Amino acid sequence: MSNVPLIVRLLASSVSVANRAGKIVRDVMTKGELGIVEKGKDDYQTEADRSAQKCIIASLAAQYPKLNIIDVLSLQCPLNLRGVKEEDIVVWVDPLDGTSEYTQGFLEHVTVLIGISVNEKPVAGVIHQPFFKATVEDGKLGRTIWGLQDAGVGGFTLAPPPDSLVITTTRSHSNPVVEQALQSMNASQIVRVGGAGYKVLQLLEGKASIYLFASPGCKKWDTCAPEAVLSAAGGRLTDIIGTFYKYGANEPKPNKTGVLAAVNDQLHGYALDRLPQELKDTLANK
Ligand SMILES: Nc1ncnc2c1ncn2[C@@H]1O[C@H](COP(=O)(O)O)[C@@H](O)[C@H]1OP(=O)(O)O
Ligand SMILES: [Mg+2]
Repeated sequence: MSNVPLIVRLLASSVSVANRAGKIVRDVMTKGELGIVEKGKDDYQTEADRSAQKCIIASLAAQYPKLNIIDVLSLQCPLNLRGVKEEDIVVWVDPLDGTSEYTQGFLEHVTVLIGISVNEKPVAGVIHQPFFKATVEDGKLGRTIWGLQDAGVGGFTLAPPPDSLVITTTRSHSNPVVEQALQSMNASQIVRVGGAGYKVLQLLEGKASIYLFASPGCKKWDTCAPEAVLSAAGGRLTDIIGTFYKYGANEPKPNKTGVLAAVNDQLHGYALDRLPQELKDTLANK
């Protein structure tokens, strides 16, 4: 065990604890007492957020459980990450991404996000969907997707992007600038779903090729795990100016300059070129 690099052990623990947090998220929904608290405008927190959060934090701070570790341990850890020490790692946790959708019953949009960053870059991540249904017959709920830099992704089947330009964006946090940015893309379809995790899943599963949100509102914990998984699959997540967010412990939490993600660098470049400069300036100067 001890010769397995820390990053891989931590990713394995995250897979396991994300599964447990997902069960908590489902159980709160079954009980029906969501305990909704409004933190700010359009910004809610439920009992599920709080309990899942406690579970993840307590567990990551404790011993690593053995069962799920075995699943991911065969991964080849990239050379540059083999010697990483605990104090070099920042873990960004979103116990429940897509809280608006959770309260409104769009349960498949809900994810549990654990992102692992080293030297300010997301290098590994877990996206767990507590309410994912594989098939109608199969009663099992939930699935866990993971990614590790230079090693790949797992827990789902990666699919090529759609033939025409499909953009995914917010369902519950739009505004005129967000819409103006979408208009500039000349997309054939716009898919409005909740959560940064679920939107990146749209990209990974071939349902959309670009994720665009030209607004502040997302935080580092919304994008760290999705960025890690997307980049392990060959994609790219930046702000709308094309700059990577930094995930060091002292970085500001808000992603002030929005989100632009794509399944590959070419599509990311396309979107970056099409976005009007004045719009980029608007966000950058806020
Ligand atoms: N205006 C906002 N206020 C609070 N959270 C926001 C806002 N915009 C985005 N977010 C967070 O970013 C995620 C992605 O945004 P969206 O679903 O609108 O595309 C949301 O799930 C939400 O995280 P959370 O649900 O964890 O509070
Ligand atoms: Mg979130």
